Amino acid sequence: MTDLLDIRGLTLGFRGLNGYTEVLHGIDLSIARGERVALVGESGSGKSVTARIILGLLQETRTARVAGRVNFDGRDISSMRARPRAALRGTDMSMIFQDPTSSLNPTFTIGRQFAEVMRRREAGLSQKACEARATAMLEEVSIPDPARVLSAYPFQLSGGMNQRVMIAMALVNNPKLLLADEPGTALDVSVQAQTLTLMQDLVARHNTAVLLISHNLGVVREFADRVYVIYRGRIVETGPTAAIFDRPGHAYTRALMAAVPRITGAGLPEVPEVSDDFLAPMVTHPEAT
Ligand SMILES: Nc1ncnc2c1ncn2[C@@H]1O[C@H](COP(=O)(O)OP(=O)(O)OP(=O)(O)O)[C@@H](O)[C@H]1O
Repeated sequence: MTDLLDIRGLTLGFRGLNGYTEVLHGIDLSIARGERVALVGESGSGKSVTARIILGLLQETRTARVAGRVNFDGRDISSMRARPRAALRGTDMSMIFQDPTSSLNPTFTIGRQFAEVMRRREAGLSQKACEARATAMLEEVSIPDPARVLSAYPFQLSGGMNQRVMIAMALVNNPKLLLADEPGTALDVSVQAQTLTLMQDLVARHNTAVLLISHNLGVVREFADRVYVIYRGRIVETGPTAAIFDRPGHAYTRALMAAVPRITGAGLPEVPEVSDDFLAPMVTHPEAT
């Protein structure tokens, strides 16, 4: 079966006052159906822009140059027109952000926001059907009183609760692919851990493929089947999670691992000292059989 997502030669550059700056230099990345893949690298390496291109939020403009091919669910979405491309967002692919407040609308109740998301998939869905499905989904993310939450505004809920709501909303249309950009890191460490456990349960139950974007190697090891390590807009190493962690082959991966603070040390920078070795050719580990 073909991969759910298949990216070939993805290049991104920005034209600015100081000329053209390329930030992605030909990325290849694929995700099978139901597979959990992590894209890991330090700040500024190109993780978020890759996710934005997959979602169709970053496209060719006067200042941005995007080249390469993005295939999703058997279709070349890089050449798709804006409207059908936008229709994929929130339906077949959805996103969980670092901070729930950036994706929930403060002026609408949670119930109304659920209905809007569900009607992207099925325009004529009745109020009653929306409520029933939203309630079931909130129960799945262990929200004890779904009726109260549906009638609440985001500011009336705790950060952790909003995070659960955001996950429920991202999965309510049963997307084939979930993009998760450092989920929960804007909140405290315990919420972050809960978020990952919750996400792990849900995607396993619904067979949702995930691209997890993170600079936290502990999280990646816990969550992903396969890993891509990105450094300055290039994939430097890829392979099954166990192989990457047991036998890191690229100097940058090794440095990234060495930079992880021992024991807990959360919050410390995980940025390795720069070395010329980081420009060494990509290392590919064979797939586990
Ligand atoms: N609109 C833009 N114009 C110019 N440069 C941009 C733009 N958006 C992103 N970049 C550059 O692209 C590079 C990759 O950025 P990106 O946000 O993808 O990094 P990241 O790996 O997600 O980092 P972080 O972990 O901090 O989110 C950075 O050097 C950034 O400055």
